[in-house]
Amino acid sequence: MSFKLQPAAPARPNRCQLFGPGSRPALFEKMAASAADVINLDLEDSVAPSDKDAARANIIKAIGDVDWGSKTLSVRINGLDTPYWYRDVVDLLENASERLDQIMIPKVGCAADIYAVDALVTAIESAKGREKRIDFEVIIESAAGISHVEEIAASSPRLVAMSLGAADFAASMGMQTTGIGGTQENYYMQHGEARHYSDPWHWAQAAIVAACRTHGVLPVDGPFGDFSDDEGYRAQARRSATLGMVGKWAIHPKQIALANEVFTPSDAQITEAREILAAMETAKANGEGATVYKGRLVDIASIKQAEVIVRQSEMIANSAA
Ligand SMILES: CC(=O)SCCNC(=O)CCNC(=O)[C@H](O)C(C)(C)COP(=O)(O)OP(=O)(O)OC[C@H]1O[C@@H](n2cnc3c(N)ncnc32)[C@H](O)[C@@H]1OP(=O)(O)O
Ligand SMILES: O=CC(=O)O
Ligand SMILES: [Mg+2]
Repeated sequence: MSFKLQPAAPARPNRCQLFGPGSRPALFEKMAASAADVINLDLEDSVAPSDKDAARANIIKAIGDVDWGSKTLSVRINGLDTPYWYRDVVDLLENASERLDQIMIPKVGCAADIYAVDALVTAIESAKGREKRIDFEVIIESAAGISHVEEIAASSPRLVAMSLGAADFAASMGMQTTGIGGTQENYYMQHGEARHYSDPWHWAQAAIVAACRTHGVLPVDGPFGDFSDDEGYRAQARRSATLGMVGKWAIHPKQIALANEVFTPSDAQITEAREILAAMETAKANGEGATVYKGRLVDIASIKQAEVIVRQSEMIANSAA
């Protein structure tokens, strides 16, 4: 470990972020009653330009009226390249109840984007005497965003989570696909007669995880557009979890259970992690730094790996209690 210690990311469940358009208020109670950990009410790309004002009003009313339980409640504002974003921030911060936890800033391209929103939010919080500090989450979904991902992760103490937005990311990168996440038909290696599919999102996810883990931010996988493809969603989510992401978006209620399943450590994973910790306790008592568990090496680094899983499972269990 560097002399500069790695900060812990917020200890809160973030397995599934459920999205719903602000222009469909009939969905809000259903979203609140769902098993998602985070609710994202959307003012951005699921809302037509003609509906922006109505969507804002719907969301502000629902933040106060709906019982959101213990969920993290977030609103996705419009991008800083639009004429809508400042009004989103002003209206939300001036009028929404203190139940609002977070705003999501899409299409972030550099740390200065966060600085601009932070300045506006800070001024309104102070002017209105808001007691709860609003947190930020961002979407990395452009060439600029991924190029500046580390400075973005370090940009503000308000920043708690960062998602990969596969749809806009693909568009910004000029990727030849209309798919939102998942396997891409033309992204493969040919070996003899066999095709081996590869993961075009992997490098961006890995960059996001590294930036987030350096700065104590939660890395999250974004949307998977084909909500009829459960196995495709599972496979994408499993890859994300293996890389270090803590959760994934749901753009349809069908996807909530899938995300919760993948991002909750399984009983088998927890048992194995605890057995490794026990094996290392025995090793330590014998004056050894390394030992054998089920025919494989475990050493002091294995303790930290096992603790990731145990901590995650305990945090989820405690938040459900
Ligand atoms: C690339 C990006 O930016 S992704 C993020 C932005 N996108 C979004 O927010 C889109 C969110 N999702 C949606 O708007 C919708 O789910 C759609 C348009 C994909 C599908 O909507 P529908 O055609 O109504 O879906 P469907 O008929 O399958 O819904 C089944 C049930 O789930 C409900 N439902 C649908 N979407 C949601 C949701 N997001 N949250 C909660 N409940 C929902 C429906 O009301 C319906 O309930 P019912 O059984 O009580 O009647
Ligand atoms: O906003 C999300 C995306 O995939 O684009
Ligand atoms: Mg997007």
